[in-house]
Amino acid sequence: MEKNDLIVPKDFPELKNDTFLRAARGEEVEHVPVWCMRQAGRYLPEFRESRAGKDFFETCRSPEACCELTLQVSIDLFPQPLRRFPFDASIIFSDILVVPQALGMDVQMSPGKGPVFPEPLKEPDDLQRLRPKVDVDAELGYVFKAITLTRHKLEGKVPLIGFTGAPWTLMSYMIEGGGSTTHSKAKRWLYRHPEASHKLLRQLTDVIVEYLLGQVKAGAQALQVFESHTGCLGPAEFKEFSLPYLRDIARRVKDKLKDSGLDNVPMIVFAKDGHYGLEELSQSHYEVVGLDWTVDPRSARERTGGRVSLQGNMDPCALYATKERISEIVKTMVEGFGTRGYIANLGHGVYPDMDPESVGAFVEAVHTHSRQLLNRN
Ligand SMILES: Cc1c2[nH]c(c1CCC(=O)O)Cc1[nH]c(c(CCC(=O)O)c1C)Cc1[nH]c(c(CCC(=O)O)c1C)Cc1[nH]c(c(CCC(=O)O)c1C)C2
Repeated sequence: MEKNDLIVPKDFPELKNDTFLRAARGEEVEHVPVWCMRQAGRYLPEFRESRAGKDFFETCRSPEACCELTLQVSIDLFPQPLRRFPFDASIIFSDILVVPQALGMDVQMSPGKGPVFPEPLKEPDDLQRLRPKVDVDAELGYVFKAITLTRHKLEGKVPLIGFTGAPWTLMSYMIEGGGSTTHSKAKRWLYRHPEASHKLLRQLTDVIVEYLLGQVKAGAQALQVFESHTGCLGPAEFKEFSLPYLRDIARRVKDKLKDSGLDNVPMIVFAKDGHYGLEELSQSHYEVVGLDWTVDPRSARERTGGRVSLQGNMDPCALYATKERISEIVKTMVEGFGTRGYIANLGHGVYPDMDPESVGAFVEAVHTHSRQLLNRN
């Protein structure tokens, strides 16, 4: 790709449904917008079919494949039943682990197992294996291309969200070598090698800032930062090893957008199981704080004091309930958060064994109950 492709104006189609963006900014809406993490995922038969037999990261590196996987759930470009749900936002198909790859690490997706790093970082000396300077356009230009293509193909029907993993979450994968329940190898670094840990976190932050900027230049209309591994940190470690980098990312992305004459885009921080850090997260330059299901909606509102919009947070397992029960749970959730400054979502991703019909029931219940509440006011 020509370098200039990344910065030319793109003449994107006009956005028709901006409910998600308005809710992110705390503005008035006609209904509460809804999208789901992992909404383009393995719970959909058409997704499994498109992905069948293909290498995961090869798919990520194909802008056309990413675009198709994103659109499958997002708009009625395909004949029924491929158009699934009236989501109010779309998230680009990719993965958080493309960033460690850009730093020079080998990452494979092992079917049924998840991501595997054949040579994880073991000791601080291993940091020398990472590229000291990453040319983000060269290493991750395929994601930018996918975003530009998808934004065009969405035809302005809903906004497109770009995303990244946060530094601590990526660091933990790079040291653990894959998924982990204790994250003890990565936490060992925090306690035994704090300086090397900060060095790595800073290095990741620098790449992430450029990566997010590139996504906005390519057409992303909002950004979500996934700090999926907050739950294994305590408040003190969170304040030292996660929060400063999350703040730095939002501040630098916003400053650089301004310097480049580009419009600000809403940024969402999702620190899973980070309920202990809610007050701080709501003062971290993000417009939206994403919540997992362990937080009570009313208490989240109180603790964030109207400073941010909130996103979340139905337990994904509630999708195993009947449609009627899903509707009741959604009603209670929407009443708890209120309709202003609220984006409905699950507290984590849709699981592969979930029934697409239940996801449809969730989306419908959000729209129906929020419209009723708004009409009553
Ligand atoms: C659909 C999918 C993805 N990644 C993986 C899959 C399943 C594998 C497949 O389809 O072959 C493997 C895949 N990628 C990852 C995992 C988790 C591994 C583990 O820790 O056990 C798996 C199975 C790592 C990953 N990847 C991601 C996160 C953050 C969110 C979260 O907390 O789950 C994390 C932690 C982000 C991610 N990953 C993905 C998206 C696409 C957009 C959407 O949400 O629809 C996004 C946003 C796409």
